[in-house]
Amino acid sequence: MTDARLAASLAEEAGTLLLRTRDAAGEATDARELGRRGDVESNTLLLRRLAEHRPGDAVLSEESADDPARLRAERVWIVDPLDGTREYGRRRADWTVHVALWQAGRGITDAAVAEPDKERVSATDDVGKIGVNRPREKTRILVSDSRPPEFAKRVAEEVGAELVPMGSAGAKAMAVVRGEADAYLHAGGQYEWDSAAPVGIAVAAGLHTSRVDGSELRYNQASPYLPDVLICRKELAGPLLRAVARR
Ligand SMILES: Nc1ncnc2c1ncn2[C@@H]1O[C@H](COP(=O)(O)O)[C@@H](OP(=O)(O)O)[C@H]1O
Ligand SMILES: [Mg+2]
Repeated sequence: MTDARLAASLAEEAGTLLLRTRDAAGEATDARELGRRGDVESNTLLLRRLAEHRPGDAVLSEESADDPARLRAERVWIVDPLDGTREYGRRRADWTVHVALWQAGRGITDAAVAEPDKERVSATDDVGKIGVNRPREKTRILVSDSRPPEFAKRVAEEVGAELVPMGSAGAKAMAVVRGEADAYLHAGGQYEWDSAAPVGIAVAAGLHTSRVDGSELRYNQASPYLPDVLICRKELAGPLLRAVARR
């Protein structure tokens, strides 16, 4: 199995497990407890499968202790077992599973994002290129539902866009990949696992991806803190980065 197919199959399997976990929990389980359960169960599954299928590779996961051996590894799987934990706990549909492979000297080479409530899995090897300008009255910029960047409103005004809040970095990025929105803008805090798989797929789809200062997103760094990201249609990158720089 190729690395991209493995990523897709693991993201899908973890997503199915998360749907079952939510069903089994029932309505009596509160949002925080359900989110905690989902994080743990999905992480356990992904680690077990990666150990089975790619025993020689390192793993960086939101839900596991960080092993510094990954800094010397050639291949590192960067996984977020449940992105949008808060939304999953609240029984919303905007949560995802992220599985990405980083390779030394190459960056994110293969990735998948599952959106289980939408029965969708997107991967680097099956994503269509975004080439057409979809007619839309107003440019649509997706931002965090709970922690939108403080400058988002001014940036949107400056480029004549509307802000649309949504949970989960993966859900927002895949909405841009599908052309349902034009940009995903985040700042103020995030980690490598939140953006690695979404960015891998966005690149495969021909979208712009960068930090909000325009610099390159770098993965498998000593500190996995990677606080901001911009994913957007290529022609919007210049105007958006300039608008952010003025804030
Ligand atoms: N200011 C911040 N600091 C740390 N993590 C943040 C953050 N803002 C967003 N994130 C993380 O980015 C992911 C997407 O966030 P959002 O839904 O707000 O867009 C979430 O991941 P998890 O759900 O995996 O924790 C969330 O925790
Ligand atoms: Mg996350």
